[in-house]
Amino acid sequence: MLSLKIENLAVTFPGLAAPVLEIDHLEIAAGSHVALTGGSGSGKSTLINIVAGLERIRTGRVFWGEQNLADLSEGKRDQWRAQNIGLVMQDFHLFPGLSALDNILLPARLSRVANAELLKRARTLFETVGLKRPEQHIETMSRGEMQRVAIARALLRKPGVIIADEPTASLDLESGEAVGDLLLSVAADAGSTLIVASHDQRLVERLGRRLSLKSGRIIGDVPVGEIAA
Ligand SMILES: Nc1ncnc2c1ncn2[C@@H]1O[C@H](COP(=O)(O)OP(=O)(O)OP(=O)(O)O)[C@@H](O)[C@H]1O
Repeated sequence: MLSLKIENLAVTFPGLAAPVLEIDHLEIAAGSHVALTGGSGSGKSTLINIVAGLERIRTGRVFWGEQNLADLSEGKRDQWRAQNIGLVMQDFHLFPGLSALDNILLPARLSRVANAELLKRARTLFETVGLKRPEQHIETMSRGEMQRVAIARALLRKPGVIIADEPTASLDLESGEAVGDLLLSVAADAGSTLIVASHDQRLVERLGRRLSLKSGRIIGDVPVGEIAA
């Protein structure tokens, strides 16, 4: 479980006049559940890439606990992410040629922490996300099935932080609800800080706090219970 603190963050890309993301100050308490909402192009994925340490921070500071991500080299950031963050990206980042189960286990194997207990947990998560054929090659799976594999992989090591970008986007109503259940129950069980970018209103309403982005700026920050219907 880790808290997030962002100070004076500005993200710019070459050729653009204004930053695509500008956050002067943001804090997210350890163990809290936060929805990130906003229209297409508002900066949700950019913010996720920054807080997950996938994008280098050039202006500003981003702390997870005591760790300022800007202080880490790319290699150290990769190590730090593998240890602390369960990440579900929009395009999943799964590995063709491997089975679904091997995809779930791959990051743990690369970090040399895979053991019999994790293998058992991988199989259980595989079933919990509603999948049936662990040996199926990933490239033969449907988009919705791949999304569930990516979610199982992110939750395998009960990470201190879970970050998901549109985790229900490829799923039908029932599977989307099951994925929401799973994200919330693993987060509660492991005490993980949960950040979910989503257009899925039902999922957003299940999280404790809603941050709204527009043109790269936070324009709303409210506990979900206080949002007028
Ligand atoms: N590498 C890049 N170079 C230039 N512009 C970029 C780059 N990456 C993102 N942008 C721009 O930054 C803005 C924010 O993009 P981002 O992907 O964060 O939005 P989003 O809120 O996640 O959108 P969506 O809901 O459509 O996924 C967009 O205007 C996008 O075009």
